Amino acid sequence: MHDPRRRMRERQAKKLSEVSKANFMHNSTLHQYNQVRNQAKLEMCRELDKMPIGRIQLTKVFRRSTRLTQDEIEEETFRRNISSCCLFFRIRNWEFQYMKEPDVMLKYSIALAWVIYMGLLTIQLLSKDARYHYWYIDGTTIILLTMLLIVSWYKKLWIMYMSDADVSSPNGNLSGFFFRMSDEMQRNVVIRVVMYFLIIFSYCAVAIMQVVGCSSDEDYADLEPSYDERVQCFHPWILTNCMTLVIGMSFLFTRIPFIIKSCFSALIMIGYAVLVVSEFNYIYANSPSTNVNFNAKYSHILLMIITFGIFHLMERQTEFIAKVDYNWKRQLIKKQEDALITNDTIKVLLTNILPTHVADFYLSNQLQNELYYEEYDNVAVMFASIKNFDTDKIGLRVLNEIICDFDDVLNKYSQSLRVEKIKVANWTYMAACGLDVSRSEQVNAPQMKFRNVSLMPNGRRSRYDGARSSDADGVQRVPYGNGSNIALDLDLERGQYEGNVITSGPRISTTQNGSSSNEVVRVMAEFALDLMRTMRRFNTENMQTEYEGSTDYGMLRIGISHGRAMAGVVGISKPHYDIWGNPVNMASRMDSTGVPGQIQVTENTALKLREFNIQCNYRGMTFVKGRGNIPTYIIGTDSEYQFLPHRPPAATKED
Ligand SMILES: Nc1ncnc2c1ncn2[C@@H]1O[C@H](COP(=O)(O)OP(=O)(O)OP(=O)(O)O)[C@@H](O)[C@H]1O
Repeated sequence: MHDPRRRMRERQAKKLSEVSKANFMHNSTLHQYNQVRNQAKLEMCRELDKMPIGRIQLTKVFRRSTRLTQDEIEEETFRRNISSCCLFFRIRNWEFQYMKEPDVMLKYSIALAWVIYMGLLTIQLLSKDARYHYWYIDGTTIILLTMLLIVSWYKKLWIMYMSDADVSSPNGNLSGFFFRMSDEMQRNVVIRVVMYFLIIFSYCAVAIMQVVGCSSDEDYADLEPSYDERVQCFHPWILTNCMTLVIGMSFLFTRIPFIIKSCFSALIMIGYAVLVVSEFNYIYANSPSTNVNFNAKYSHILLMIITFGIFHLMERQTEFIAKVDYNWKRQLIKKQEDALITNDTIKVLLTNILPTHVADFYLSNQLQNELYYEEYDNVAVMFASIKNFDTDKIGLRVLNEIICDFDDVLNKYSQSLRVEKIKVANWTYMAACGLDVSRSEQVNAPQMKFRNVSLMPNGRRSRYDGARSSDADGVQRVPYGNGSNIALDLDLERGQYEGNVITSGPRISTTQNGSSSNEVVRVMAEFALDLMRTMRRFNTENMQTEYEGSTDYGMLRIGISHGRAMAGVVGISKPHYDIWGNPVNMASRMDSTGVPGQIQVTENTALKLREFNIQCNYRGMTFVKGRGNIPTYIIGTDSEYQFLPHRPPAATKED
């Protein structure tokens, strides 16, 4: 219970968790996220304030400040973008783009137009002088409006009741035609404007039909009939009410240019006023009015003017809000594009620093206040040192060229079993194979997202209980040791090597099946041979064959080992993905004690390579610091740096 080792682990885990709180990614992404969120909130408030029907700010009324606030400056800037009379965007292209925006409210406008038309008709039919002889005009208008109503609603109704997940538009000819028409109606401003004129003209026609055939003042000049006799033909207030409805209707359609609506309704109003004062002056002047001192004909005109004024003002507001909205949308799209570019740049940068799966993990924002690390049952690690090259003598340019060539080779190993470059330290190139989280998913547990990635709050990991654990979230993890303490993990690993021989065989992988798990060793060896060929080519091309009498000049000395390892990103700044564990130490030792132009491997690794029919020749007992004398092997290659086949067991090792 009071195990000092355990207490030490807990202390170290706590320390590590505190460090992980300051994790570089976590801090910066959260900070960025909060900034974006606050900015969005601020902009929302600003836009609301700018709106003509925005929240009322009493403080603004009483404030006597001569200096403009930031909001006011922005509002001014926006107003400067829009003409004050016609509410057009000053930038013509913006106006065209705005007009091209689909009118999603069109079907509602047409439905309302249909209802209002029915209202108009009812008013006419209920009047005592109903005129049925123009029924064909009414009938045509009803048919036209009903057709428009059906077409405009067709798309919405089809999507709501007929479509299924796979089909996005109807297959039938007629149905497809209606669907396309419905869509086109919403999108095409020309169709919308034509339709608008058609509807308003039919309205005007239906309203004006009431006076067609009625005698004007001129006709009655000699007869001088009474008001009641004249009213037999049409009732002035019914016509005025119909005309106010027509004016209301002409402002109803949202995505028709504001100026068209205003001018058209003004024309209707003027035309009607002319009719009132010139054609049927007597009837209008003598029509009933609530104000006896006010000429009744002006009451008719006034009602028209008031109706026009109210609708015009309302429409200005609506248009202004729609334009603010559109302007905001444009800005948002631009910001989104900028954000996408920034994101892509970050992604490119990050994938250059970290392995793709780790970069994806960071970018997916799954990491919150956690230390990122992975544990693998079987990773092959390679250290490749360029012999006798020295930056002082050769220069950094040569090193850069060689490393670029190596990186090119790396691209060939980016398929199913990736080889991951870990780092370049001095003249040593370090790489690993098997650091592939998705691969483990495929092999064992497709339902697990990052099965080998251990993430627990504050960087702590589950303790090893000798069996797979399944968390409450359903994500199984393969715990091993106390992950918060890397040093302790390494201690556990060291137990695998006791003196010269392997005392405990390689742990049976709990995550990958045997042969596919060992593939990492073969791929790593193939990669190592590829590097050797590349290095030889480089030396030949650059005639770097000898330097100060050394024969191994520019040769690669490679060490490979494999086994359980941990990988992760630690530290607050300058993130670096690194791996730790026994195979890393051993691969480094195999390199440092190796032979130029050869690949030295541990016994364990040699056994695995032989399973793939790759020759591994016993080199002898090699002294490895911290391990003592251990048996090491050299991979058998021909002069072209190709693998030699495995020889019969008797010939491979002399006991
Ligand atoms: N992540 C790593 N990146 C680079 N080299 C590593 C890494 N992990 C271990 N090594 C190298 O592996 C070798 C063996 O490591 P180990 O911890 O066994 O030895 P050490 O006693 O600290 O070594 P040394 O005395 O050489 O510093 C060391 O030379 C070390 O630099």
